[in-house]
Amino acid sequence: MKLSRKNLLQTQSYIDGQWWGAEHNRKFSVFNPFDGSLITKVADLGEKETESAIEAATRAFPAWSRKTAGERSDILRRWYELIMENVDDLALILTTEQGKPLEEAKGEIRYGASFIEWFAEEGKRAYGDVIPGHGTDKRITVIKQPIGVVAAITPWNFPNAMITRKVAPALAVGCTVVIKPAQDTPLSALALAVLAEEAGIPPGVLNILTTNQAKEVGATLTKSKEVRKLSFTGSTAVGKELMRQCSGTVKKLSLELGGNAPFIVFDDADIEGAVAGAMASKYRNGGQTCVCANRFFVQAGVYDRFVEALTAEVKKLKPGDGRQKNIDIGPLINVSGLEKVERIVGDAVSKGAVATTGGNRSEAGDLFYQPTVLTGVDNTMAVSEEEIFGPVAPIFRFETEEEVIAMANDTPFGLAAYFYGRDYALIWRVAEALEYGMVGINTGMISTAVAPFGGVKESGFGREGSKYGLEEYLVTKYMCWGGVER
Ligand SMILES: NC(=O)c1ccc[n+]([C@@H]2O[C@H](COP(=O)([O-])OP(=O)(O)OC[C@H]3O[C@@H](n4cnc5c(N)ncnc54)[C@H](O)[C@@H]3O)[C@@H](O)[C@H]2O)c1
Ligand SMILES: O=C[C@H](O)CS(=O)(=O)O
Repeated sequence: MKLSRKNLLQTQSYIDGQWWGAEHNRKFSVFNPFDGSLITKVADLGEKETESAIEAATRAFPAWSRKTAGERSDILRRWYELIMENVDDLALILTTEQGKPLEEAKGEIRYGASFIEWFAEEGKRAYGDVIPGHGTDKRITVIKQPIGVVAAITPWNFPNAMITRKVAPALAVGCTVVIKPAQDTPLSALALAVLAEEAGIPPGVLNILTTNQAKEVGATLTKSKEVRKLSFTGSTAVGKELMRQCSGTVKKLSLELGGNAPFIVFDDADIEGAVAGAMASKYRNGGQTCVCANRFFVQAGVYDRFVEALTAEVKKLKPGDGRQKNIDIGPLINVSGLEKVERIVGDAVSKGAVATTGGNRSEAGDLFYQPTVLTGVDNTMAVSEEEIFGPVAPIFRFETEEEVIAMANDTPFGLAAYFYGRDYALIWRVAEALEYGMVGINTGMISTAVAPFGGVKESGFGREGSKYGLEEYLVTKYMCWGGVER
């Protein structure tokens, strides 16, 4: 890997301001999903090292939380600047371990940095209240305080931004953090730690545990009394398990879980705009995003036109090595991801669906699936229920507004939804009727640090980004002042 700054590629965990190897020098391999080549081996930490990381975060909390919001802001701002100065190296590390095209990786680095920029400022606005007393001798004041030691567990699909989206608000309000990144993509997390240390984030404030023992390390984090908050981003199944584990110590939780986003196109929609939005939403990161369109619903009057136009654009997508120029789509992250996509498409085709393009593994590499468009799909197929997490667009036909709202909401998930239409009354009715945490109206790209990202139902709870994201790392305390009267 040709980096301008070679020290950004680390292979040991970062605990208490030190680079830690694992007991018995245990390591696990990190591979490039494009060609299966070994990138490097990384420290494989376990329960003992996790306890050391929690102890370090606990020790660091008093001094870090005693700093003013302005002092923490200055350090976070410097971290933001260092990340922006090293976008190219950070993106190359990310693409090499995750597979997405370099331009997408650069976009993720900038997006991830924007959370640090945003919360460096927002941390200064953790306001409280003064409430008129309930008696002539009483006064009430409300303050916000950092909750304490935070554990964060993050996924492989956005190995930079899913970390900064949690760490930025946590550190801004004075919390300290222990992070367990995904075993497929630990290198991006470690590179962030290099720059955090350079920015002046003190030892113990930010700790990164690399491990191939997710269950064991997770269990150590969830059972710890010192860890007061768990912020998890990942699958709904794992989120439910972690929620169960955290009940033992009644931790505060944020769960950013799976999705099954509807993408609705009404007869009066701008079809060209809808196709552009569909391409951006569906095929970003090869379809491996929690908010990508998972089910397309197109009204009968424009169904054939939309299918033809989308198919034409999908056929232009060029799969390959994300490190090369002019590559539009990378590999799936691993064999299980590929086999899941293959199973879901096979189920649909076996029940009568037809691929207008794609529908098979790609010759671009062992983990590649062809960008695919499916028609003739219905709600008996897995494509209507499962998060595909791959470059596959099933397109359902509908007749009425009532029918499509019912279909769109017929899922346990509730993360993101999208629709294209022009009638302002319809837009209000549909936006209010969709049971999702986020709704894209005439756009397929909604993610930003200034808005509260998160879901409802089994897509989780809690919000990341915006002023709402700060609350996840704060506790509210009120003080009742008596004896005010002479
Ligand atoms: N809502 C969001 O913001 C968001 C963002 C990205 C991904 N996701 C979801 O994440 C999923 C894909 O990511 P993934 O495959 O990494 O998810 P995953 O749930 O398999 O893993 C997520 C993280 O949890 C860890 N983990 C797995 N099992 C664990 C256990 N028993 N105890 C403790 N930790 C455990 C993994 O090592 C990883 O770090 C998709 O469902 C996607 O929708 C959601
Ligand atoms: O996978 C879901 C992430 O949240 C991606 S993004 O926030 O939409 O970029």
